[in-house]
This record gives sequence, C-alpha cells and structure tokens, in this order.
Amino acid sequence: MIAIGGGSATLAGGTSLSSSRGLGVGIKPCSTFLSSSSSSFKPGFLGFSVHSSKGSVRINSMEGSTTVTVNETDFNTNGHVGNLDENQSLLSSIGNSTNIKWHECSVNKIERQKLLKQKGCVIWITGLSASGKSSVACALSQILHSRGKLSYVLDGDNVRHGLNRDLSFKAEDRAENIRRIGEVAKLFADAGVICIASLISPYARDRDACRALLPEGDFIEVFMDVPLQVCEERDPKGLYKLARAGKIKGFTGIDDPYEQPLNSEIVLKHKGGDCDSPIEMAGEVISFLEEKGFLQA
Ligand SMILES: Nc1ncnc2c1ncn2[C@@H]1O[C@H](COP(=O)(O)OS(=O)(=O)O)[C@@H](OP(=O)(O)O)[C@H]1O
Ligand SMILES: Nc1ncnc2c1ncn2[C@@H]1O[C@H](COP(=O)(O)OP(=O)(O)O)[C@@H](O)[C@H]1O
Repeated sequence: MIAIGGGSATLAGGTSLSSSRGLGVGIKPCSTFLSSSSSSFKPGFLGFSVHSSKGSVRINSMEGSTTVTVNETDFNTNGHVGNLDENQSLLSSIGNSTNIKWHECSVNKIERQKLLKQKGCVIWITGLSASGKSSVACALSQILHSRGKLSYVLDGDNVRHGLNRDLSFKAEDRAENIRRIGEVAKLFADAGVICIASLISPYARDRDACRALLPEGDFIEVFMDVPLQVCEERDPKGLYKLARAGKIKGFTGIDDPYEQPLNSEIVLKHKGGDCDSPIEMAGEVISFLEEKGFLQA
C-alpha cells in the first residue's frame, strides 16, 4: 500500500516517490506520472502495484493503470527496475504474484563470473528428434569441463522427468516446457554457468521469448540442421516408426510442426556421407564462445 496525498506517493517504509528523483533515470516523479488521472485521486490510501518490463512500467491502482517509459539503464542486471535508494521498496505484480519485491544481493553475476573465470550464457540447441542435440550438448559440456569451465545441460527429455513431468506434447504444453526451461537457463546464466539447453523447441515464438529473457548476445541459438529423413533413419528410440504407424500422435516432423530458425548464431548442418561427429560440431560452438569472450571473465 502507498499513501497518495496532494499528488505525492509514499511507500510503506515512509519513502516519498514524489521527489524529482522519481523512480530512477528517465522515470517521471510520481506526482507527474499519476497526473493523467490526478483529478480523480483523493488524498488517502490506495492499493498500488507496479509492473515493469523493458521500455515501460505499468502502475496499477484502484483508479486504473498508467504506463511510464523506462530507460534500459533503469534496470539492474536481473532486468528489474533499479536505482532505488536502499530504504525504498518497490512492489511489483508479475503474473499472478502480487506485491512482490526483487531482492538484490551483494554477490552478483559479475562477482560469480570472476570467480569462475567465464561468462554465464545460454546455448540453446534446437532441432528435430534424433538430429543430434543431446550428443552435441554432452560433447560440448565435456570439452568445457576438460578446459575447467562450468557448464550444465538442461535436456528436454530429462527435465520432463521432473520439473516438467506435468506437461504433454500439445502446443501449449510445449510452450510452457520451453518457457520454464528458458527461465531456469536464465538463472544458470546469472549464476555464471554456461547453460546448454537441448530441446526440440519447435516454435520460433517460444524460442524468441527465451532469447528475450537474456541480455543481448548471451543467448546463443544453435540449429541442428538435419533433414527429417536422416533423423528418421537414425530413430534411436523407435519413435518415428511409432509415429508413422499412428501409434504416437503429434510427433514433431511427422504430424506436428517444426519451425526452422532463420537467424541462429550457429547452424550445424548435416553434410551427408561422412558427416561431422558431435565432438567436431561442439568444437564449432567452442570457437564461437572463445571469439565472443565467454571463456574468460
Ligand atoms: N510427440 C512428440 N514429439 C516430439 N518428441 C516426443 C514426442 N513424444 C515424445 N517425445 C520425446 O520427447 C523428447 C522431446 O522433448 P522436448 O522437451 O525436447 O520437446 S519440446 O521442446 O517440448 O517440443 C524427444 O527427445 P529427443 O529425441 O531427444 O528430441 C522424444 O524422445
Ligand atoms: N553427428 C552425428 N553423426 C551421426 N550420428 C549421430 C550424430 N549425432 C548423433 N548421432 C546419433 O543420432 C541419434 C540421435 O542423437 P541424439 O543426440 O540423441 O539426438 P536428439 O537429442 O536430437 O534426439 C543417436 O543414435 C546418436 O548416436
């Protein structure tokens, strides 16, 4: 709850938001951003919540909502609105979570990266079933480990054994599967870990939403560009055979879509005949990481 009186807003801790300092760089003081409906504001207490995303902050109150512009610099490393004094508390409403507050810790991503001598990022491997995602993910993790770099593989199949066991393969469940893995991957990257997410992730929109969770450049999409026919010939789990026989419905590539990425950072293309081994393919990803400086703090 905040107190609104005479055009000023006071947080529960008694901190005024009506000063010229406002909410942070580029954000108008409360008295200004509430002015669109200020004639209807009466002094007294008012339910109040703030929803923030890059580019805007939506202020919800019983009077309705108003939106103010936020600069990139207003967000801290976790993408939350920052620049508040220690004593100020900014409550947010995110989804169904109301009146929540982001807690900053003195040990941050930069400190963790220094400790690990690497930069946290997400390597997102997408492709059809049997295109070689897991093989490349494991090879990559092995090479990084041998070089003293900390990585962690989030494999779609594996995560569905636990966190995502409640999800099926219908479109909305795949979207939720990808969203959750994207959020977990983001936490790993924030921990300074090189997180390798390996899942079909058939829809471009879902992959792009995960990309948007991370700072520019920290989401590296790797497309396993392997023809369906090759994947089907491999068929290590016999799933394509079952799908062709109609015993599995909605199988990616057979009777469910796979939207090929158009702007992946890395494309690992099947060359036919003596194709590259997973280790060789992982080597391409390592070169990219070296070039972009991820293997040093
Ligand atoms: N209907 C259907 N379509 C595709 N794949 C299926 C399906 N049913 C089960 N499987 C098995 O589940 C693995 C894919 O899980 P993912 O979490 O990566 O899929 S998704 O990103 O949510 O689309 C996938 O593993 P990989 O072969 O490693 O890709 C399959 O073994
Ligand atoms: N580069 C490759 N060349 C030949 N076979 C491969 C290659 N990568 C993977 N395989 C084989 O293809 C099958 C599927 O690989 P996998 O990594 O499990 O794919 P996905 O995780 O995409 O389902 C496995 O039998 C694996 O040994």
